[in-house]
Amino acid sequence: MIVGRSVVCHRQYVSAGGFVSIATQSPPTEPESDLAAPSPAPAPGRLHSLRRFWPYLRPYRGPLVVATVLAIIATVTAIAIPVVVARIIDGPIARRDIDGIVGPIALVLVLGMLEALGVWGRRWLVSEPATRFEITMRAKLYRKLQSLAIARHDAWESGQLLSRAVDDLSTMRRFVAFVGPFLCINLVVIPVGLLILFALSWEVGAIFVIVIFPLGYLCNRFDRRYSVAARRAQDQSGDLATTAEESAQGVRVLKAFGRGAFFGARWTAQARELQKTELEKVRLDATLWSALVGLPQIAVVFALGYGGYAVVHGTMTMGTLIAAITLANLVQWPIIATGFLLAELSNARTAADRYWEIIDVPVDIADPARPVVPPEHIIGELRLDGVRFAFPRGKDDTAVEPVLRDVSLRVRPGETLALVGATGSGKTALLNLIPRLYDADAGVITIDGIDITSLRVADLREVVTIAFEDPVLFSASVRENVALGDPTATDADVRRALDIAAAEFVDELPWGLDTRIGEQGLSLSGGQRQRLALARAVLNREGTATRGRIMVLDDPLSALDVETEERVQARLRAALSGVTTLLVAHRPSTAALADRVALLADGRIVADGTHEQLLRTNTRYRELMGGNPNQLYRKSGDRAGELS
Ligand SMILES: Nc1ncnc2c1ncn2[C@@H]1O[C@H](COP(=O)(O)OP(=O)(O)OP(=O)(O)O)[C@@H](O)[C@H]1O
Repeated sequence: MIVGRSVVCHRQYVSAGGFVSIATQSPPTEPESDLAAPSPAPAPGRLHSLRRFWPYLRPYRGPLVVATVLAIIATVTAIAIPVVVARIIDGPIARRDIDGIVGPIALVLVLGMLEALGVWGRRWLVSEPATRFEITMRAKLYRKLQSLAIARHDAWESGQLLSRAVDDLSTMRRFVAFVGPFLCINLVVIPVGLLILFALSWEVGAIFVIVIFPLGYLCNRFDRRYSVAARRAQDQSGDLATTAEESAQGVRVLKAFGRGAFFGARWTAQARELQKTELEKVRLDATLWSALVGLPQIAVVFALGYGGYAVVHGTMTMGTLIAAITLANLVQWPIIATGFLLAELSNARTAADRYWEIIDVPVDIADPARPVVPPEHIIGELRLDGVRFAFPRGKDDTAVEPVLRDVSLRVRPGETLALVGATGSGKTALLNLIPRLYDADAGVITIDGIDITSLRVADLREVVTIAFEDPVLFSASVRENVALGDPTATDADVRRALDIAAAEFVDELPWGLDTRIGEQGLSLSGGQRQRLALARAVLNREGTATRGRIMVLDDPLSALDVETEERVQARLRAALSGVTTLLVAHRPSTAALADRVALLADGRIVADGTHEQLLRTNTRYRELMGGNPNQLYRKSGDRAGELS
C-alpha cells in the first residue's frame, strides 16, 4: 500500500501508523550523520530536498565547478561569435580590406575551438562525479533499508522501493550531470546574451526583454503544476513495478487459478493511469514549450522589423542588425531549453523527495546509547516478562488489537521449548521479538538477565539465530546460501550444518555445494529449501560461547515428512546440546520432541508443561493437536502408543 500511491495516501499512513511524519522530517547535514541520527527541523523552500544532496556532492565540487565554468565559456563563446562576425561585416568587408579579414576569422576559429573544448571538458569532468554520487546515494539507501525495522518494510510495496532505488536515483544522476549545471549556465548565459544584445542595440534588447517577460510567470505556473504530476507519475510507476514483481513471483498461482487475465487487467489499468499522468505532463510541457519557442520568435520578428527600419534610415549598420538577430536566435536556445530543464528539475525534486522519505524514516530498532557488552559465555536463559505487542496501524487508522497482551515465559538454558497456538495467535510475532525484528510495546525480554534492548543489535543477533517457516534463498550457490551468516565458514562447516539439517540431497545436485539455487538457479522443493535455511541457521553454532546460543525456529520443518523431521530434530539436539531453542510447532510430532510446550492463546501463555501433560490436562491443546491423545501418539510415528 503505502509509500507512494500518492503523497496524500502516504501521509495518511504516516499519521495512522504513528510513524514520524516523513514530510516533516529533515536532513542530515553531513553524509556521516547517518541513518539513526535524529533530524533537525526542516528548512523551507521548494529546492530543499535537492539542497540536501549538497554534502554528498561537496567532495566533487572541484570538477563540477570547473565543468560548469567550461560550459559557460562554451556557451558565451558561441554567443560571442556573431559579435565578431558583425565586426567583420561592418569592418574589413565593408572596407573591402582582404588582409584585415584574416585576424577576425582566426578569432572566430579560436572561439569555435574554445566552444568545442568546453563542451568536451564539461562532459568528461562531470560523468565520474555524477555516477559516483549515484552509487553513494544507492549505498546509503540500501544501508537505510537494512537498518529499518521489519514493521517499516511490511508497510512498503517492494515496487515503490525498487523505483526509488533505481529510477529516482537515475533521475538524480541526470540532474547532477546535466540539468543542474545547465540551469546554472542558463542563469548566466541568458542575462549575458541579453546584455550583449543591449550593448549592440538597446532597442532590440528592449524588444526582446518585453516580449519574453511573460515567460517568467509561465515557468513558475508550469513548475507548480508539473511537479504535482511528476510526483504522481513516479508513485504510479512504483505501483506498476509492484504489480510486475508480484505477477512474476506469483506466476504459478496465477496460472493455477487462471487469474492471469485478472492481473493483466490490473496491470493495464495501472498502466493507463500512468499514461494519463504522463499525458498530463506532456500537455503541460507542450504548453510551456510552445510559449518558450513562440515568444522569442515573435521578439525576433519585431527586432527584424525594427532593425530593417533602422538600417534603411541609417540609424543601425547592417553588421549590427545581423549580429543582433543572430545573437537573439542564439539566446533563444537557452530560453527554449529552460522548458526541458524545468521539467527535469521537477522530476529531480520529486525524486529527491521520495528518496528522503525513506532516509528520514526514524530507525526505531537502534543500538542503545550505552550498550551492554555481552558476557564471554552466554548460558542461554531466555525470559519474557509481561510482553505486549501490537503491529503498527494500517493506513485506514483503525485501532490495532495487540497480538500479544501479557506474555510471560521462561526457557531454561539448553532447553527446547515448543510454542503452540492456533493459527494467527501470534507465535511468529513472539519469535520475531527475540532478535528484535520488532520491538515489544511493553514488558521485558532478557537473555541471562540482560535486557535485549540494552545490547547492540548486532551483538543480540549474534546470540540469537532465527530460521523462518518460509525459507528465503538467494540467487547464489548452496555454499553461499548456507554460509550467509558467516562468510568465513569452511566447506567442512557448511557440510556439518547440512548434515545436521539432513540436507544430504545437496550431494545429488549437479554441482554439489556449487550448484546455483534461488530465483535464478535451480528450483528446490519446499522441504529442501527449508533444510538449507535450517543449515544456514545452525552453521558454526557448535562450540561457540556466544554465537547462536539461542535458536528461534519458526516451524522451519513444516514441509518435512514426520520421519525426516524426527531425524533432523535428533541431529539438532545432539549437535546443539546446550543451545536454548524456542520452536513454533504445529504438528504433534514436533511438539512431542520438545522438552516442554507452551500454549499461546488470547495473547498470553495459558498453559505449559510437557506435550504429554498438556494432552492430558488441556482441552484447548488437545483440540489444537488434532483430537484424542491416542490418535495423536499414533500420528507421532515411533512414539505411537507410548502413553496409551
Ligand atoms: N505485518 C503485520 N501487520 C499487521 N498484522 C499482522 C502482520 N503480520 C501478522 N499480523 C497479524 O497478527 C496476528 C498474529 O500473526 P502471527 O503471524 O504471529 O500468527 P501465528 O500464530 O504465527 O500464525 P500461523 O500459525 O498461522 O503462522 C495475525 O492476526 C495476523 O493477521
